[in-house]
Amino acid sequence: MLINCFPIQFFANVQFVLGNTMTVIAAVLLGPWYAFVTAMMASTGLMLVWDSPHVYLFFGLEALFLGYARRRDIYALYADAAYWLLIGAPMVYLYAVLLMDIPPSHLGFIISKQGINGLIYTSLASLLILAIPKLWFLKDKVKDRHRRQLSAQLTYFFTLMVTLTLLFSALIFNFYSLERQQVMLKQNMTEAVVHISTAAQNHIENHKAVIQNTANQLNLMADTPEQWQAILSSLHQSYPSFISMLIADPAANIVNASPLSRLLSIQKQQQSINIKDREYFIESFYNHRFFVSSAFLGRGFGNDAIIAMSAPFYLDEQHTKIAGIIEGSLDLSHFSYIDQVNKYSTDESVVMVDEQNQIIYASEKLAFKPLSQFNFVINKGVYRANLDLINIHNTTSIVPEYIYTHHELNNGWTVYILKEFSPLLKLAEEQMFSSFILLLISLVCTFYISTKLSTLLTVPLEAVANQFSQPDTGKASTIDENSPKEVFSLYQRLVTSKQQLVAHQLELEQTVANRTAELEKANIKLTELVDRDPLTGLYNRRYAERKFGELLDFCLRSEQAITVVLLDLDLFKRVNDNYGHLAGDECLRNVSQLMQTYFKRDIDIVARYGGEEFLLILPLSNALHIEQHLNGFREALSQLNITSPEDKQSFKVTVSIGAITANADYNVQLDKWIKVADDNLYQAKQQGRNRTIINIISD
Ligand SMILES: Nc1nc2c(ncn2[C@@H]2O[C@H](COP(=O)(O)OP(=O)(O)OP(=O)(O)O)[C@@H](O)[C@H]2O)c(=O)[nH]1
Repeated sequence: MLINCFPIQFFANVQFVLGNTMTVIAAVLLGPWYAFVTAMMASTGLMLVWDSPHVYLFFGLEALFLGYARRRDIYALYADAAYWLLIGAPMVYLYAVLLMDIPPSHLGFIISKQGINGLIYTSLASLLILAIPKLWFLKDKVKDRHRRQLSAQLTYFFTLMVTLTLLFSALIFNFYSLERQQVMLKQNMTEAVVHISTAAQNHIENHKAVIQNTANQLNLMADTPEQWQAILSSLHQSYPSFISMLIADPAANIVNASPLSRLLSIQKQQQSINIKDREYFIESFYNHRFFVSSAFLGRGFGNDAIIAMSAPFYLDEQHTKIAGIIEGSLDLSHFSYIDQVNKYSTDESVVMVDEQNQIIYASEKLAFKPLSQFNFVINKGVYRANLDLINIHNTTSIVPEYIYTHHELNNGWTVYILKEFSPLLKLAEEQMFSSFILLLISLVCTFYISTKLSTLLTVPLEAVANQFSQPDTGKASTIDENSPKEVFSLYQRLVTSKQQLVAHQLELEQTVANRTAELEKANIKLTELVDRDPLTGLYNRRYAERKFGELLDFCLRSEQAITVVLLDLDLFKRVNDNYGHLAGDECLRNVSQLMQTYFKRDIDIVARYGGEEFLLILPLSNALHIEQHLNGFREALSQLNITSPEDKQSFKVTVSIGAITANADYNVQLDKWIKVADDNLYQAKQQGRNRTIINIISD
């Protein structure tokens, strides 16, 4: 707001308002309501200058319009141009016509001035936003909804540049050219007023001298009224600017006059004309001095606007005996000849007033009555110029009617030269209009050039993008060799990168495949390890329990029997005690190997149940042969020579076996089966070990 209190003024109220630039920045970066608040503050500064609260409406609306347009991703300059075209201009028009009483001829200027102002501060704000990246941190408040095309961005940037450059240069050029014209105008008018004043003054002085000289002549050489008449008549012929001349005797009776015919016709009717009450008679006759009256309407000899010049003349050389007075009535309308010499400009008028501000002469077109008062008001309205502006017809109007200059004569009279204001405004308007046209043409060119420019860049880029978005067909490059160097270099670098990437990818795929295979192997191994007993390599108890369910299901479907066997090495403690733990371990391994050769069907599960105890789950068991098979194993084991790894001593072990053979539907829980097998094992141990006890449960 503070900034806005000091608007930079161009000719005739063209104001460049920095506050409005801030408003546009707020609209673009922060949105409509921030912009509205900024506009309110900025308008307060403007209002002090314009003295009109309506600026709140204009600029508040403009701020909201720009803010909402920004939310729709419309560039500020385009939005502002649209605002002034659709809302601003009609609003200023109505405001000017309804509230400011501005004549229609001035509206073009006022409206285009506002539009130009709008475009300038919007362009300036947009460029500031582009140029000061620090402002972008505010940008989060209003996000771009869509990505903009490069051509649109380029066009906008160029448009901003062109608008700002052109408008600024046009305004500055117009400003200086108008300033210069004003200086010249002022100079011309000053010269003219001095010229006219000098001419008028000379005219009066000449005629004053004529009266004075004639009075002297009458003193010296004329004694009779006849002689007076002759002098008067010849004098009048030489100085026709006197509308009439007369000589009055000491009794104030007119004795001579020119034109004589008038005197004679008056005398016929009235006998004589007495002028003792006339100021010029009193001043010259009684006060013995040369006298020039104020302007007045004549009487007696006519009623023209005149000034009377009078001087006394005497009968004797000592000037003791007064013979009468001589008077000449200077016709004020004769000043028009002075005006006529000033006819170099048709829109110029002259007004000459006396010391009482009565119009002595006014150019015809002003239509002033002679001797009426010259009233005028100095215009301090909305138009600012380096010239003095006045209104004389419509004194309340804010629109100035005339540019004026004046000069005071020695006798207290003043000459005014008035020049119509509207041609000057018209000139400013024409200059502004031509700036507009120039702007329009430049914008069309800008659109064309920026589209071409962006095509130069976007087409090769698009081609590069296409090249890389399609699957590699192994075909040669389709990029135009004439594309810009940077784009072609980008393309080449991308091709190299892509090749490197593909090679790297293949290498990576191979590595991944190898690693996956290794991992799979390790995984299998791990799974095995999890399920295997590390000492014997047999499945462990957990695996057997887990697998039991699957085997049970399988046998249930085929209604087959399952045998669950528990085997416990006999007196194993002694093995450890006699041959050592390593021998015990070796024994366990040998028993396991033998078990695996005896129970080798894929479907059989041979597991170490714990310590020197083993578990067999044998599905699809033949109840008739199972006991025999178990005993076969038991006997084979009892024959097996086991060698202690330490001292190489050989020894043998036996095994006790408890088992159960039953149909799969016997029980779903392995514990139940094991319980029976364990009981049988217990029995086998009880009965002296190295034997098999089996329960065959049939339906
Ligand atoms: N070397 C070795 N010994 C084990 C292992 N697991 C268990 N043992 C031993 O096996 C022996 C089992 O002894 P007991 O439970 O008393 O049974 P036993 O000596 O076999 O007697 P019965 O079962 O009654 O015939 C204990 O001494 C355990 O230390 C093993 O992995 N390695």
